[in-house]
Amino acid sequence: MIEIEGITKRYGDTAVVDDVSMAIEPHSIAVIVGTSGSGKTTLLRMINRLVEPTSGAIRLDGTDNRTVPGYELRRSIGYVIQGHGLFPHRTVAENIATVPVLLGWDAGRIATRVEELMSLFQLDPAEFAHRYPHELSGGQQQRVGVARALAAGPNVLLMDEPFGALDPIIRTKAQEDLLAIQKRLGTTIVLVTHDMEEAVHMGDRIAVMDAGRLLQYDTPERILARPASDFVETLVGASEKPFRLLSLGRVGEAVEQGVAEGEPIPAEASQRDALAELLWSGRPALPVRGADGRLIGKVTVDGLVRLAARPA
Ligand SMILES: Nc1ncnc2c1ncn2[C@@H]1O[C@H](COP(=O)(O)OP(=O)(O)OP(=O)(O)O)[C@@H](O)[C@H]1O
Repeated sequence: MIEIEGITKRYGDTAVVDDVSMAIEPHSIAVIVGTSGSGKTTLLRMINRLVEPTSGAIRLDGTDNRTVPGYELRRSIGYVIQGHGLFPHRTVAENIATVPVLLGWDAGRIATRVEELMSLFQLDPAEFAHRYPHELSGGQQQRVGVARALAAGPNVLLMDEPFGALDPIIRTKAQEDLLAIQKRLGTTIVLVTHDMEEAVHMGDRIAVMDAGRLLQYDTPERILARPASDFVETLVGASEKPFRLLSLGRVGEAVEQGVAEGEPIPAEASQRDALAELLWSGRPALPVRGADGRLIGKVTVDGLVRLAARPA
């Protein structure tokens, strides 16, 4: 559990983070969004004390983060930045081993952990362990950056625009991989992004910031359906709202009884993908296929349009 209580950071007369309070549940993902300069990075960096707050407190599982020396705190919290920040003169294996080495793990334990993480991130140790960062693609470098941050098994992972440098296809894959790994390891993640699509997709909760203040902190569904202000509404993209709502739901939750013609869509596909397919193919309904491969009903344009409508 991360409890942020009345945290403020001033530079001169300006409060760049202004009295922000929020709690992040264990094993969940909180995403911080907001316009450029709204204080997202500063807020994130006060959690691992790369930035010292002017006032307020942050507790990690009940412990005030000021009671632990900064360097120790940063070894216990994973941190990933845009462009990964890998050490260019260290191999992939050495990069991943950074924190375990600092913690004084023995060589055997480090080697086992590095191999385990490389496999988890789909980097064959035989092929990649001895390469240098410049011998990797951007997507591979990004995976090494996340693997390095997770090396000592931190409970908390801070991520600042972690996918910002990736092309859209690799970015989607990196998001899916991170979600799967987060589920498996149970890591609590705080992620800063400019991308509302990413926030809705990744976040259990979304924090919307403007000019240092936290305007709304809520589930993606509630941020979309009940924005707390005109600013939040603009930021979440008023014209995109219905599509973003649909992207949160699975086809399986929109199945109606009956049959339809054509190629079935899987129940685990997003409702947004189903609507896109319906509109593109010009059909009013598609058959839906369950996880076991059997047809379980149909999904219709009318049904999806009702789900995308503003809640009463
Ligand atoms: N060390 C510093 N000294 C003075 N002002 C600073 C310092 N660090 C950040 N700021 C200012 O604090 C404000 C918030 O910066 P921050 O990097 O937290 O914003 P952000 O929301 O992460 O922005 P972006 O999305 O552009 O990365 C900005 O106006 C920035 O210029």
